[in-house]
Amino acid sequence: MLKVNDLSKKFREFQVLNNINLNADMGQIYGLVGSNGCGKTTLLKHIMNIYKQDSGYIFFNGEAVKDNSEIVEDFYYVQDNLFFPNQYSLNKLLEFESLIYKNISKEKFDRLVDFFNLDKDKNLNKMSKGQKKQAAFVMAISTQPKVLLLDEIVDGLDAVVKRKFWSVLIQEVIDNEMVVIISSHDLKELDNICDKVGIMHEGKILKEENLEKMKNEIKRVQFAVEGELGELDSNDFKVLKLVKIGSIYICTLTGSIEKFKEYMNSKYKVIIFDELSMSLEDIFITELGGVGYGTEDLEIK
Ligand SMILES: Nc1ncnc2c1ncn2[C@@H]1O[C@H](COP(=O)(O)OP(=O)(O)OP(=O)(O)O)[C@@H](O)[C@H]1O
Repeated sequence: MLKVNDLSKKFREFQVLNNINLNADMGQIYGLVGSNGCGKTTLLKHIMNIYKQDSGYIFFNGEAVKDNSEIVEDFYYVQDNLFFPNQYSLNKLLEFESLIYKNISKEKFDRLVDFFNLDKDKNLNKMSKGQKKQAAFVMAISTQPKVLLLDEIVDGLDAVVKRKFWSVLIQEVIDNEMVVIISSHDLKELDNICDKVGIMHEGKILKEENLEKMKNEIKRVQFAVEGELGELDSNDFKVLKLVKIGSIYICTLTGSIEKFKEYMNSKYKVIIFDELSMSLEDIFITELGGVGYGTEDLEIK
């Protein structure tokens, strides 16, 4: 298990990470999502021991990374801004990484190079952005890490390649029980692939939860009633957001939908009442709206 405990970091006077707690299990794909500049990349770099925290701990299977930096030899980090040494091809990179990663699989490397249709002799710096991402991903998977950190990995990839990425990743997680943390703004992609999600804002994790559980906690209904709608107030539910589009209200709430429906029926003549499904994107906007981020522009008055 990968555990981040009360991790804090300042860059000069700027508090970039503020008491971060993160828990990702083996065999789990964890989506790290958040507003621009909230500290996702900085957090990943702390997990890799590239940055030193001011306070707090990172544990892998109970052992503190700070006390034994060899632990990160089993971690692999694919950066958002990929940089390869001059004149390096995938083959040359494999040679280099073989010196560092003792579990590297040449057989897996060859299989994935074929699967992604990559030229392993081509200069990596002359590859397209999407090809570089694929090359970096192939390398990462071939090293068979215990912790795999992917920063904006599907950014710039076409839909077919994205599907290929996910199928390889899921198979690897099943076969090798590793921890995967994916930082991304592509919430639609993460919605399909993640078991657990951490939502970050301004250096803090606002919420961390199993994605299915998160979806069960925040609900959305659309309804229409005869006459004017008054205050929606009850101990059985809490309205997080209420938006009116024409005569239809869209209500985001926590608590019991059944009780909400009962409440509405007791107070109003309800014409329409439907439960809507919540996507990760809906949850993200609701959570960040709760801390006042960008709500002004998103409200439909
Ligand atoms: N080495 C550094 N020195 C000073 N400030 C930094 C440094 N690295 C990052 N920052 C600042 O820390 C904050 C978090 O940056 P980070 O790259 O971790 O955010 P992010 O969540 O990955 O952002 P995005 O989603 O936009 O890529 C930003 O305000 C950034 O300017």
